[in-house]
Amino acid sequence: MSNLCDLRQDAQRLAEQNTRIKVCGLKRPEDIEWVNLAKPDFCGFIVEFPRSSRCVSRELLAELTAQLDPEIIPVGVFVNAPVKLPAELAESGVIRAIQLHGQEDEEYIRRLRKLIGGDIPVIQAFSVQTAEDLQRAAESSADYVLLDQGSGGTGKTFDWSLAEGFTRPFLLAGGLGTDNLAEAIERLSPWAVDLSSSLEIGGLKDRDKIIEAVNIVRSFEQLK
Ligand SMILES: O=C(O)c1ccccc1NCC(=O)[C@H](O)[C@H](O)COP(=O)(O)O
Repeated sequence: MSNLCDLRQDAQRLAEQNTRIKVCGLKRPEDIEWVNLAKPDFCGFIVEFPRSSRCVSRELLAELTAQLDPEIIPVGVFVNAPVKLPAELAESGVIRAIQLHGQEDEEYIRRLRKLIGGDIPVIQAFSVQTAEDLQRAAESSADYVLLDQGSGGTGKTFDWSLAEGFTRPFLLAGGLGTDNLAEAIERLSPWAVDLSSSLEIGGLKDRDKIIEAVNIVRSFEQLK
């Protein structure tokens, strides 16, 4: 018969298994209002990368994250930015995790870690086209790796069979939406799922789509 200690361990194990959800590419005050309602685990902001339609300046980022529910972790997404940009934003508490979504290498991560210390998780994104991409992801010194289809925010899936059996905790991104979230979680058991494009209408985040996606992930947890 289970004692209290066993039950606590079971509860903790289940909590640890729950898939997290990140909603990425927020840029407007109403986006923040809606994620505060939906309560994903993480929110992503594309910082100082003007080639993205979801780009926010560091000033806007600070304004938006100041309004974010403190239970939601703000993640700064950077593409080959000077290392001091993510470091300063983390140091000032504007972001609480750093996602590297360009061609940042191990030397970049080493320099970043020297500036931020050990408390800020670093997520490194990989565009998955071949088994070699998975091998590079497996070897990354980042805290987490993010497996994506392309250069970020493409709205397209990659060949998931490549990630079957991938052993380290990873965020799954690329073309995830309300239609394929459950299948993705069942098939690949990602540490977290990451969505952006499918939660937009006409290039802008949609309240109901955000809420629906978070609810799917949460209700999926209850079914397990
Ligand atoms: O969204 C962008 O425009 C973007 C540009 C450059 C680097 C990263 C970018 N987005 C990152 C994300 O939104 C997510 O990590 C992920 O790529 C979302 O993919 P999808 O759901 O397919 O839009």
